[in-house]
Amino acid sequence: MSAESKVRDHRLIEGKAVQARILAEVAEEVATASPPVGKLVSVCIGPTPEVAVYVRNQARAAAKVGIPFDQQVWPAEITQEECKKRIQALNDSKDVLGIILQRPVPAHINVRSLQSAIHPLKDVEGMNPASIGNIVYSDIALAPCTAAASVEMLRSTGLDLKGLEVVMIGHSEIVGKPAALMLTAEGATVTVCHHMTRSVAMHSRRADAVVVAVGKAHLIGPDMIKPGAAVIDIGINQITDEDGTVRIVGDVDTDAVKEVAGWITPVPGGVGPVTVAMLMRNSMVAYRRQKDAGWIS
Ligand SMILES: Nc1nc(=O)c2c([nH]1)NC[C@@H]1CN(c3ccc(C(=O)N[C@@H](CCC(=O)O)C(=O)O)cc3)C=[N+]21
Repeated sequence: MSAESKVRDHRLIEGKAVQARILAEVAEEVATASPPVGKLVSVCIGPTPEVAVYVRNQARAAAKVGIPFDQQVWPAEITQEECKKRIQALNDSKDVLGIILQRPVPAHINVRSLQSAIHPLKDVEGMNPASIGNIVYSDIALAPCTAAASVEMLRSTGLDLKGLEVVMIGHSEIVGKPAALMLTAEGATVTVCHHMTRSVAMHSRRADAVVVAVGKAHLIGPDMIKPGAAVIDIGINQITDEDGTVRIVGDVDTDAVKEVAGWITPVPGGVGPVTVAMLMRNSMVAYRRQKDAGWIS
């Protein structure tokens, strides 16, 4: 490797560094928490290869900050009723700090109903309609982790979010919509583009920052980005190269866009690790709220 290629590229926003900073803050709070924090329960329903990486990284981060982590896999044939019963038991348990219901779930399970069953004080992902509704009131302390991570990445550029022209591409309930509302709460001027937008490029070319969460490899090319803009790539796509190697890439053609953008988040190593850190931060927000509500003392 040449000396030159080892030089850090300042256009890349490294998720690991942002993650480390957040985990250090959380670890300090966990260490001094009295009473000690309960366990974070991850629930997968059936085999979910899509979330294996995520859950593994959650377990690692929890171990780093000192939050006990309980990785549960419920059977694929479990009924909606049984899921509700189990969530209820977790809500009621004093030992449980928070609950994460990993998506996707099997087709016969009503995921929205289960998300509503998670008590808002234990909803560390912020996906209960009551929790996500708070974001409309600019109460963004406990927001869906990926949306929160994208805002944190944008903030780490040092750009002033007030008045920033942001184009959000993608309007999913777990990322695009909450991220757009959070950025609005921060004072950004937000345009939301989606699959029915006539010309995404017309919007994205004017933006100071482009946030992408669509799930299409190489959707965003250099012709869609204003020189110097920040590009936050939330996509996770598995692609197979011509030589047969399987790789994970985002929604942005990173190598090409890097030449135009002022800042860009790589995939992997960008928003992903920060998403995991946000889950830990959210867990401590839930802990404080549970304490304030007199649930733990
Ligand atoms: N209820 C729910 N909430 C979610 O937020 C959610 C979900 N379900 N289901 C699955 C997707 C996917 N997702 C990831 C988050 C971080 C990494 C992550 O840490 N990525 C590293 C991994 C690198 C690697 O080890 O390969 C990176 O990008 O660098 C991956 C995937 C959250 N999701």
